[in-house]
Amino acid sequence: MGTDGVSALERIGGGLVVSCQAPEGHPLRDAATIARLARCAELGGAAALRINSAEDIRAVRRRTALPVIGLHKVPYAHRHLITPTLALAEDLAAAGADVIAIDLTHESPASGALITAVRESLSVAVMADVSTLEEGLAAWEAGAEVVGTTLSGYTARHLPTPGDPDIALVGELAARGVRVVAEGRYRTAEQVRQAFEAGAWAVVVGGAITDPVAITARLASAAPAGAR
Ligand SMILES: CC(=O)N[C@H](C=O)[C@@H](O)[C@H](O)[C@H](O)COP(=O)(O)O
Repeated sequence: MGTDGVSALERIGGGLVVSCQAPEGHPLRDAATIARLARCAELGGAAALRINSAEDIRAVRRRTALPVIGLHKVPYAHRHLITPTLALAEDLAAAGADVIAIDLTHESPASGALITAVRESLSVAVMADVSTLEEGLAAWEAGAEVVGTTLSGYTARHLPTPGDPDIALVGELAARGVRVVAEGRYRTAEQVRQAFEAGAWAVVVGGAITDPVAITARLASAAPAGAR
């Protein structure tokens, strides 16, 4: 297990969390490479890391001292479900996750019972990944320590995924007293600032920092010849 879940939360609040992930087939898909990305994030001032899979968490733990929000992605239709079972959460906790992210959208089999089981049997904090205000409020009432806007724009009901982050949802959750993590499609310092102004407790940035393929494609699309 990681360091104590509550003190990990204290270290995350008000900070930038860097999501270091690379899917199968990506040139950076390798646990040692993910750990290097995590170390870069630590040197750059990240407050915490968001890491997919027990294997990557172990590699990251060997290289950094930052709190880890762990998750395990399971393929589902057009996207992934995030840590939908207690068994997956147990593996993440054993690998050293301080906080475990769980998919609490209407598409997930997980419910408030999984939040309770993870908090009580694994002694780690829960980050509920949601896509709407209703889902966020339900997860907060069920005991999640933090609620992330992670899945806004990714459920079947809300496709196609917009280009910009859902800062409005951050504001709506914060206005209801929810400890909200802004996550999903943050690309600029201005957007990070706006999320904190809207009431975010922390902001997660992934691909804009850790995916050179996506970064290249975005900049190449501004060249006259476009991406080759
Ligand atoms: C939808 C989904 O499965 N999101 C995943 C959640 O862990 C990751 O693939 C994202 O990279 C992460 O949320 C950070 O978002 P962005 O890379 O846009 O900054």
